[in-house]
Amino acid sequence: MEIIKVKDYQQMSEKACQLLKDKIQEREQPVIGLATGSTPEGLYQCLIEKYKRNELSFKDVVTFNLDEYVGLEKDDPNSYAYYMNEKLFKHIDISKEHAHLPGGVTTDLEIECQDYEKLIRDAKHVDVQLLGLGVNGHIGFNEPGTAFTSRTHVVNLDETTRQANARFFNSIDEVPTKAITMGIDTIMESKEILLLVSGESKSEAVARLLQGKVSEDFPASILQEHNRVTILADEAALSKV
Ligand SMILES: O=P(O)(O)OC[C@H]1O[C@](O)(CO)[C@@H](O)[C@@H]1O
Repeated sequence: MEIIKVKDYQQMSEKACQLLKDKIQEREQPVIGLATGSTPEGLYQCLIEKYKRNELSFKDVVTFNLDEYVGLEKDDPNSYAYYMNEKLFKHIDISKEHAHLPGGVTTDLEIECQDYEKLIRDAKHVDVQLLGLGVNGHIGFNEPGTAFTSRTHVVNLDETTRQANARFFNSIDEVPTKAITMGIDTIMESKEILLLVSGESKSEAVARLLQGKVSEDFPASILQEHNRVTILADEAALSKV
């Protein structure tokens, strides 16, 4: 694993933006895995600015998001589809057909999971997968205890995850109890992984990711076994390493 230490959130976002821009421009049809949450917001803002300055085009980029809440329509302001549209897609030249998220509202979630896997396979897998880190070690919505062999599946969200994400909703009761997420094995198939971490609240999780044993009790620990992972973290996040 390569660890890049930066000063703060701003620097993390700018560095991630530069790295991702280079990866996009190296390839003819880049396949990029995207994440939601607070962590990548600064990165998305920077990518938009690069697009507006004509330094970067997303015309040939294909994206796959990690996850989506079950039960939220695409136009629900708390859905990840809405988040992606507001924070990135509507500001850049990506084609709608190229920007994929699992569908959280569908008659058959199992089929949705299988279809999502097929889409990723047909795209010849993700070139660079962006990841955030949950305080409990989740990646995507793969909570502690998720099998390392898991593919895209439906999960029951941990109470800690629902509480951490309640800040985006009017009340905790509105936070969905289920989500659909790429599995750990699906994530591990990405050719490269870029994990972003910022802030003191993630410091325990980063220390465990880097120094703990590889265990399904802490999903992110599996990244120790991927041969191309970059961890881009700020000083606060690395304060316990
Ligand atoms: O970036 P945040 O908001 O700290 O979230 C960390 C992780 O938790 C999630 O938001 C899921 O709860 C992921 O999408 C994200 O990578």
